[in-house]
Amino acid sequence: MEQDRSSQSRPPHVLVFPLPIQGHINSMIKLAELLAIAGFKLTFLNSHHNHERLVKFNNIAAHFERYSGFQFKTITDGLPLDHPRSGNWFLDMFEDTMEPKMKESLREVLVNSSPPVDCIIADGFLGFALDVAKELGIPIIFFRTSSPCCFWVYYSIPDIIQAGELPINGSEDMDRLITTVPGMETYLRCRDLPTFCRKLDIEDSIMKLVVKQTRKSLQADALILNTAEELDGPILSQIRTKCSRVYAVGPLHAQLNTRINAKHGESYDHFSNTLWEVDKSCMFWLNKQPNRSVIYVSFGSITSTSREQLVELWYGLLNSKTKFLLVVRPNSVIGKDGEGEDVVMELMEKSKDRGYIVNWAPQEAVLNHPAIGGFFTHNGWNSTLESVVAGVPMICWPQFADQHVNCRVVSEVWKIGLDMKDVCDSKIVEKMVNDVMVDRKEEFAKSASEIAKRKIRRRSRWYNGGRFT
Ligand SMILES: O=c1ccn([C@@H]2O[C@H](COP(=O)(O)OP(=O)(O)O[C@H]3O[C@H](CO)[C@@H](O)[C@H](O)[C@H]3O)[C@@H](O)[C@H]2O)c(=O)[nH]1
Ligand SMILES: C[C@H]1CC[C@@H]2C(C(=O)O)=CO[C@@H](O)[C@@H]21
Repeated sequence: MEQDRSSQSRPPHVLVFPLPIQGHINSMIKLAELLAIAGFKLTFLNSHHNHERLVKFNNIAAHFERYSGFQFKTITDGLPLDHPRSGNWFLDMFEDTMEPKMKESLREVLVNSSPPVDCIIADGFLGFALDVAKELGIPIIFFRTSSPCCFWVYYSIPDIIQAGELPINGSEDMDRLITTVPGMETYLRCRDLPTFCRKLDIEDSIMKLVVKQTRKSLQADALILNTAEELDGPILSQIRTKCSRVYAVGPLHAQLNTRINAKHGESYDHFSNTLWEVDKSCMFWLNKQPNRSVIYVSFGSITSTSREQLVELWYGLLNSKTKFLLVVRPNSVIGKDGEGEDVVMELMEKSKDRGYIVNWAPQEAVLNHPAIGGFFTHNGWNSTLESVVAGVPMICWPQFADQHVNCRVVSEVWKIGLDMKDVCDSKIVEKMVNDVMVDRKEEFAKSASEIAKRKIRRRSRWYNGGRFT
């Protein structure tokens, strides 16, 4: 059933639909705001659960009322509202019960939309949006929020298997090069593949899901990625051998900041779009620290650590003698009966004069604070880009999904960080912190600032006064 989208005098209406988790909402809401600034009418389709949290922790009404055509709509994520939604819960979304509910709700929103939606920008992980768009005759663009390098690895997995380079034999050398991902032959090792590739079972359900969604991403009218040609040009060229309509539109947070600063000046209070309560007190603590003297430690919105891992990290940080700002999300330390929370209280007490611990930080502001000299990160793509743009070198401790590949690119291709993959040992943490913050400080600061300078295009080439170009 096609709606009337014939020649119109109204601004085009775009519906932006993210996978309902923080790392995906972050960049998609920024994309939505950029489109609103450019004059599009915007509907941001959030899950009921995340929208409640977005409203609770951010003044979204005040922020978005400046765009007359911006509206939020909410739909189910397929789970009951009181579901805890912790850890990898979002993978349940692709089980038989949740996906049909989301698909039906999306169809309902689109059918009832007035004015009609002219274009859908859906999360590339929500492949079912393509089926709905085709059924209703609406153009669709997929947006993959993770890195282009990982997108390319996911895409290549069937070829890696075909060439016999997967599965990885349990006892083999993890430093063996993978030679069947074009453009990455010289640096991609077994240990840099997404963790599900370590399983002996090449029929693994997560691997199959990721490959399926990735291949489907290229069937949309276009694919957009959160990067810049200057950062990921060689990999973008590889992806374009499979689909010519691939656009690099990022780093979106930098694009948005540039436009907002041009419009409102530097003093504008940026919208954080966070699903946790931000503890801004760490900014006052940072104000008291010397330039480039603090390492910021945070592992994004999904990763959990065991009590033992957190203690190893903490000893490494403490022994390095570098001051640290550590984020420990509520309920992110795995331990029996509140053990996790107890250990955080204990570490906080013991490291009062050396470190500062918060539940959730204003990360972009932190990374741009002059006191920050390094970022100990899990290499989620948003964190990686935020660090690149801020010119902050990284210590990379990836956990899953795109993070292992991102870590390899940061350390081996861009050379702006150290790779701590597969290890969590206080001595190694101490050595790496000392390398980045003291012994090789100037070398890393120089390479990070060079890449920061070349990555942001001042003017975006992909939209122009509300019209796609
Ligand atoms: O205290 C904190 C910690 C994080 N953040 C923000 O939260 C986002 C976290 O995103 P990301 O670094 O991408 O990590 P995840 O939350 O783990 O993101 C998921 O989604 C990403 C985008 O698809 C993937 O790259 C990751 O692997 C996946 O885990 C970033 O924008 C941070 O600025 C804060 O504002 N405060
Ligand atoms: C649904 C999760 C598995 C893969 C997705 C992803 C990616 O690399 O595309 C990154 O982390 C998660 O956000 C997504």
